Amino acid sequence: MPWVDVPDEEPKSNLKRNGTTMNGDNGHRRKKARHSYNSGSGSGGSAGPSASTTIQEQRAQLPIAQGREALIEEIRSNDVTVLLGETGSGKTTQIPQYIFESGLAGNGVIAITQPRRVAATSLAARVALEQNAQLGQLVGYSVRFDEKYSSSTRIKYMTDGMIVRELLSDPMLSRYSVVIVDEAHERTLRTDLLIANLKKILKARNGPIADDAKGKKQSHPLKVVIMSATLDAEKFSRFFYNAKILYVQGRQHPVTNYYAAENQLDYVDSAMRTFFQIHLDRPPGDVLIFLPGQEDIESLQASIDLFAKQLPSKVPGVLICSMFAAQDQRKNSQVFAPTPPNTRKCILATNIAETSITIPGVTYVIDTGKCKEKQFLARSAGGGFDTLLTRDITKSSAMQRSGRAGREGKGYCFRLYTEASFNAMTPSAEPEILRCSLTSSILQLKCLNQNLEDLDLMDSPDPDSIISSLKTLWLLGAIDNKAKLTPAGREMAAFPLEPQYACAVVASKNYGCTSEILDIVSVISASSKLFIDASEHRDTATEVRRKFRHPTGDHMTILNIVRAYREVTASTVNGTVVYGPGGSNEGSAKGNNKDKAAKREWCRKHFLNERALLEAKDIRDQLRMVCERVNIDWTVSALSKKSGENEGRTEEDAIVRSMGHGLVGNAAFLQPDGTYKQNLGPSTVKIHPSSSMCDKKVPAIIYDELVYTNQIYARGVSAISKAFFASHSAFTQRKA
Ligand SMILES: Nc1ncnc2c1ncn2[C@@H]1O[C@H](COP(=O)(O)OP(=O)(O)OP(=O)(O)O)[C@@H](O)[C@H]1O
Repeated sequence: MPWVDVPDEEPKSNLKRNGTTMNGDNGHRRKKARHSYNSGSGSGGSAGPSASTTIQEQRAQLPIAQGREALIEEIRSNDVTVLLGETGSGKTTQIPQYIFESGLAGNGVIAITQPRRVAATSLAARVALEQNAQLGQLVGYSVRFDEKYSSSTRIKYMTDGMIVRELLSDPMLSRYSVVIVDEAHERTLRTDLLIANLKKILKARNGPIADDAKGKKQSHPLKVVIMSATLDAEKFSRFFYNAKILYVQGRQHPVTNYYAAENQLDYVDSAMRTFFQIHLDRPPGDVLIFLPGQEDIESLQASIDLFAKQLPSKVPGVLICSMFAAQDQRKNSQVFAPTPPNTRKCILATNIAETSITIPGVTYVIDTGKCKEKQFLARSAGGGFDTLLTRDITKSSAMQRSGRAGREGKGYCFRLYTEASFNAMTPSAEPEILRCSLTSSILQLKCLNQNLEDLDLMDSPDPDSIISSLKTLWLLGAIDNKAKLTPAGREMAAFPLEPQYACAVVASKNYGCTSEILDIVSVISASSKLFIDASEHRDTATEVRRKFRHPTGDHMTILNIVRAYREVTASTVNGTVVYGPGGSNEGSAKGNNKDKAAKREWCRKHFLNERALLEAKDIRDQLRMVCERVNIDWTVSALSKKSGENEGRTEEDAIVRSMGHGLVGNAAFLQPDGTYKQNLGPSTVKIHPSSSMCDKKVPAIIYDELVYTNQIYARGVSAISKAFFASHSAFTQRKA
């Protein structure tokens, strides 16, 4: 493939006028590199830090290290600081340590927020190492369904969602003395909500007139540091009353960008060819390939695998790893493991590997220039939906992607698009608040007595989106006719779940089936998919899993699988499994190794992803703790005698009705022509081929989600009685 090589983007210097430049280039500032792609000249390979460089020496060599004292002084004398720096300058790992080491944080905790969980956990591990501390002690992390910190934690990496959730129990974030908002330019919904709340908290904790709930000034002030790698700094600064902008100049190692001579339409094929060009012609160094989604990752993995097997034996081997949001975190973290000798690691990732992380060994990046972006299609008539669309990336993403090379030595980035396309890219993504569902955030804000529309936000959301989300919350019974939070809404907000599933848990109290609903929503909320459905064995998989199918649909089918898995032991694996509410030996420490191996084998035989089941177990444990906090008895099961309220109702009726309360806005009714039409909304939907209901015609269905391809498909489908809707309070109120 022909390539054009172009030096990496220079940082624009106009910000230096508005702020202060911390010159930290450390003598490593990149010369204008001109490498010919074919000659391979100038390639440093996977240099990496030499074995003799200690971790403290590595810290001292980072560009940011030279500006350390000046940075601390600026942060000390300003409530809010906006820090702009190139990728790899050392912002994310070093600033929290500088603040801690300078004593600036007093006795409080330093929070560093990240948009993505994999960044939060891997950064915490790295910084713990740099502090020579055990992870979870001085340095910890907190991400949804996983946390590692203790009372001695002073530096805490966390997702922006987790700190927004903490506002519910601690609206002044009083345990934190410094909040560092990293990758602020990504403008996730949670980051925007956090920033709006930080502005309020600053007034209350630091301002001349205290306006916290009790009208008293809080005891210790808050420092806020907004960090960004792009040029949005001025917008953040203006939002915080012209906060000081600091600019950290320099990156430790140079990255050379190569552009394709023509835009590559078949980006998966081009990525494969580029990978093998690197593998055959270039010195050692791992390769990170950015693709839009899981399907492309799987297809590229299959082709690289196929060709790698045909390479002559003298060519080094290829180890393929992948990283994407729907994959189990344990599998994602395998990309960080050292590459075996005489092997080149090839990491296939979505944009979850784009910001903040360092994957040791990566020298080459291949950027397809594509990503998937969530878009909320608001339906003010009721229940909009999120859909994932493949689109071109932004300039800021392209720079972040190339920044993943050159972390430990010289790096090279191959862009599968032309330089003209790069120049024409939108500078940065549209803020999520303008394009994503607001339902969960509005619910959380209601608990804080805040209305989204009254918040001082950097960008205000579309009124249609707000109306659609308020309507959903009303349907769930989380808010009343005056948009006031109901007691049930407060209970729902306590669960780290999408509001519709939190609603199903709350509703299960009245149907005596909380134990089952927790089983089901834990699987649905796991980041890994339960079913392994690679196309080559799809038919066999459907056949062996047929026994789990429940006539009411996918939710009961999930429950059957959870129960069957729970009952598998070394002695049952080849025999008949008896379904029951148990909890006896589920992949836990209690289960002995033989049982664990039996469970693994059972999952393999049934094309089930055991990781999803193990993750679901952890999630369920957390949900049980929340149930205890809000006084919901999670031991109540539709099969046990305890469920007195459920008399006369079958198990599946109780369970599907509980789910129905959560998914009341996601319902469709059968039409005379055999299609389903949304109950609240104009669309005709089809049942997804992966659903156990796909060949059935029932009067009414509920579904977990709609996916939009060439037509609208409902996924995660159960049959429900139409009478359920006639008796549901939302519809009886409407009639009244
Ligand atoms: N897990 C790790 N293993 C090895 N080196 C690491 C690791 N994490 C960070 N580093 C080193 O520290 C450097 C700075 O990383 P840091 O994440 O602080 O940079 P940054 O300025 O925040 O850039 P970005 O926004 O791109 O993450 C990296 O370039 C790398 O050399």
